[in-house]
Amino acid sequence: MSDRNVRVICRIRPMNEKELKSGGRCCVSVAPPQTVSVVAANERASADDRTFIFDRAFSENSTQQELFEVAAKPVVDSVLEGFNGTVFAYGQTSSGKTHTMEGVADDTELRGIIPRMVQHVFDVVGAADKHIQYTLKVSIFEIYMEKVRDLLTAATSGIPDIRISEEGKGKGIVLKGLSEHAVATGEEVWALMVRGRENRSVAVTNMNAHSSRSHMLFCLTVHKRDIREFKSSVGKLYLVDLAGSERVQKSGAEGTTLDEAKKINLSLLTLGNVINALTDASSRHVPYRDSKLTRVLQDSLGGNAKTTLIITASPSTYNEAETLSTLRFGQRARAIKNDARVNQEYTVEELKALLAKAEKTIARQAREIEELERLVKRLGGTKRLSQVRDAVAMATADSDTSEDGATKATRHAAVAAGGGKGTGMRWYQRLWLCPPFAPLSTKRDELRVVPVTSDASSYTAE
Ligand SMILES: Nc1ncnc2c1ncn2[C@@H]1O[C@H](COP(=O)(O)OP(=O)(O)OP(=O)(O)O)[C@@H](O)[C@H]1O
Repeated sequence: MSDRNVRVICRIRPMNEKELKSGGRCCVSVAPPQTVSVVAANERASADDRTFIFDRAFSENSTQQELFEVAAKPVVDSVLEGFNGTVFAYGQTSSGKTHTMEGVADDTELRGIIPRMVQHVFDVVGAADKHIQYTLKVSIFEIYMEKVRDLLTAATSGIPDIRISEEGKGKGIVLKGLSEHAVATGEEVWALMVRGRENRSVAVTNMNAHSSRSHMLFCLTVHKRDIREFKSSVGKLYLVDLAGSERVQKSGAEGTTLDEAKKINLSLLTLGNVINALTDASSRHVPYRDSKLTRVLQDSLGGNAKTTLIITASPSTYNEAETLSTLRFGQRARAIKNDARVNQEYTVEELKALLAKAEKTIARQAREIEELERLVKRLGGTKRLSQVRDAVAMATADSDTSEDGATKATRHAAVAAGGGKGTGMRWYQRLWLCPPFAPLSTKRDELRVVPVTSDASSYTAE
């Protein structure tokens, strides 16, 4: 699977009490590392459309740490290097999305992806070289009843709906008015998580005593500055716990909960339509704008981001239809292609410093070129020396400043004069040792080549 594709990871949870009580039996089998099959209820059903291949498949015995290592850590590492990244969990209500994303905060074994990610980020930041500086900011918001609500502002009621806009072509989606909170420790992030969760919309349904009625999005922005190289990048990580898809009748939803369920199902339906459009070559329009959820996730689906989708499902016959629908959704999403790139950015100071550095390099190279041209003039005329002139031109044209100009000119000259790739020569020194330089005898004209090493980087100007 290409690095450009959305990675899809499937996690099947253990049977719960309700499923056991209802007489449901296990109908899902996981064949690690990649295959999940749903055993057909009757023999006439084809096994083909019930077998699914994902980037990884985890059974009910999987641990939170395994999930983090495979599903989230590679994405988090990319964000620390300046990429955008998204990890999101999708599945029917009570299938284990919140368990996977958040888990049990104060239990080291049961902690989910978000607390592990926080720990990992601060481990990396703490171990970084002195010339690398990180600034981390956190935002937490939910999409509830097609409204984007900041979960970290003091009062969540009465605050204006956050506006979603696009900052020009290719610049990504921006949430206008969303609060950002600078964080320096894992504890600070955790305190924000607790605050965000307290403000999230949840309700009791037949299927789950703490069912999430909104899509919750945790956003970590990482500014990385390399003060030695004058390089900066900004990576954005979205961790998304989607509200569960559910059949209204089965969940017993009514009143507000019914309205919520309709809106949840609408946005998940749009998510499915977006995925279908992105994976259907004949489709010309991707309906990102049909829901707030798909609009916010626009960069993560078919855009500039590295994305992992975790699909969670029940193993019970009681939820067989929902499980099949989730697995099909995941299968389809696996074909989405993204185009992730590092988001480089420069401050005015960094641009000024880069300019000063470039001007210095240009001045030094101009001096070196003058010197080499003087040398060529003094040697002038022979066939070999015209090759030396070409070499000077090559060195001048080469804009790579990573190698010292004189070394590079010398190396090109050495190659032109017959040293060839993989041969070092102390030609500079030998020329100066042969005064006067012109006229050189035929023998002397053939600059002598002294093999040093096959490593081109060890050519020296002496
Ligand atoms: N892999 C798992 N191992 C053990 N327990 C799990 C697992 N997945 C889910 N559970 C348990 O199942 C219950 C429901 O899970 P969870 O709340 O994560 O579902 P959900 O998909 O987030 O539901 P909703 O969409 O309604 O919010 C929880 O009590 C959770 O601890």
